[in-house]
Amino acid sequence: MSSLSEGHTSNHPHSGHGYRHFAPPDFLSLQDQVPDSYLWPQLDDNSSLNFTDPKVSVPVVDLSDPNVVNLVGRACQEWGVFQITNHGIPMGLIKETESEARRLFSLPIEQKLKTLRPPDGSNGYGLARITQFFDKKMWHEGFTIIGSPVDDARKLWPDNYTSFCDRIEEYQKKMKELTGRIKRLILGSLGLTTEEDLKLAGLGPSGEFIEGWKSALQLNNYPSCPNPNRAMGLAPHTDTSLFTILSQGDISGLQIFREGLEWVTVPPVPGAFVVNAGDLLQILSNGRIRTVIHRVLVNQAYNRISMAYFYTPTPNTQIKPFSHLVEPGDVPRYRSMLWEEYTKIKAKHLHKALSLVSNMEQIETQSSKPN
Ligand SMILES: O=C(O)CCC(=O)C(=O)O
Ligand SMILES: [Fe+2]
Repeated sequence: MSSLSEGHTSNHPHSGHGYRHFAPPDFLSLQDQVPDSYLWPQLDDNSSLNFTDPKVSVPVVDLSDPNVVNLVGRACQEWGVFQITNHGIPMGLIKETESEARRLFSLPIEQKLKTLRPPDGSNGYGLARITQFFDKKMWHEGFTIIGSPVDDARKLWPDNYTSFCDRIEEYQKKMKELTGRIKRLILGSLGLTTEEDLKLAGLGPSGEFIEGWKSALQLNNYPSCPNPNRAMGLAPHTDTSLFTILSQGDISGLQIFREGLEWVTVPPVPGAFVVNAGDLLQILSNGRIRTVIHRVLVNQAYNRISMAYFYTPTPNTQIKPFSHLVEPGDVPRYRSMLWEEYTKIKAKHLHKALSLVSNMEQIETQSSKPN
């Protein structure tokens, strides 16, 4: 074990299982000195990019606006990311779910490690999945919930797991409803109406959900950091999902990469969610909507919590661009494949995944990744 930087490796139930290096460290023990393995090249000073000019800031869409379909359509095609207000999810539920997440991450490391996500597993406590692609480590710990939170919650709080589970389950239910609503708005903005296209996006002929699509709720914790100019909360990546609905609370940190502007901060708007397009939306929309490169910065004063809800098909779903968006006689920009195939390519090639499934000669996604 090399010094402080190697995460927490002793006295925990998985220390004999050979995947202890997948465990986040005890950040409390790193507060005095940030280990070199967490020091990235100096991050640029982005203060000038905290725009308030609506022409150069991430759009905020009021879901009660009568013109909402057009607003969502424009936001998707111009930015691939927008914030939503008047979405109907009670502020109380968002705050309570966030405080359950905070309670989880405040547990002693030994307790959190009882739910450590195995390398081939999907649920539980652990590092960001993109960790392996970067030389430096991230100032972040996560907790992934797919389906019921009960098994892991029991390990964390054997006598008192219901308040966590109740809140998470209610939040998942509301996120699922909101997902349906946003999906119908995006498809509407693309002019999709045929049964085949709706089905590709997981909707039945009258816009109802087709069972089988999956969701994952990812709780993220970014402890306050003594060296925020050199530490990275979450390295640049795109989400693999159709889209992601993110609650970022009151503390800024999320930035998106925009050609010509570089890194743009997504300013927290109280009670709003950030919706960002993922790789699948780029594929299905035949490149009309582009997946969004984003990263998270940390700060010295606050511990930041975010909650990301990802929405994806099941592994054996066939995916390909909507026929409506491929001009007659044109080759679709992306080839047809099983969702499972795409997720495997992404897990292996990260930033290059979209260009690897492209039918076009040109590189479809950033070949040189920004930092
Ligand atoms: O914490 C955030 O603001 C973003 C989190 C994120 O990008 C993710 O979980 O994929
Ligand atoms: Fe993300």
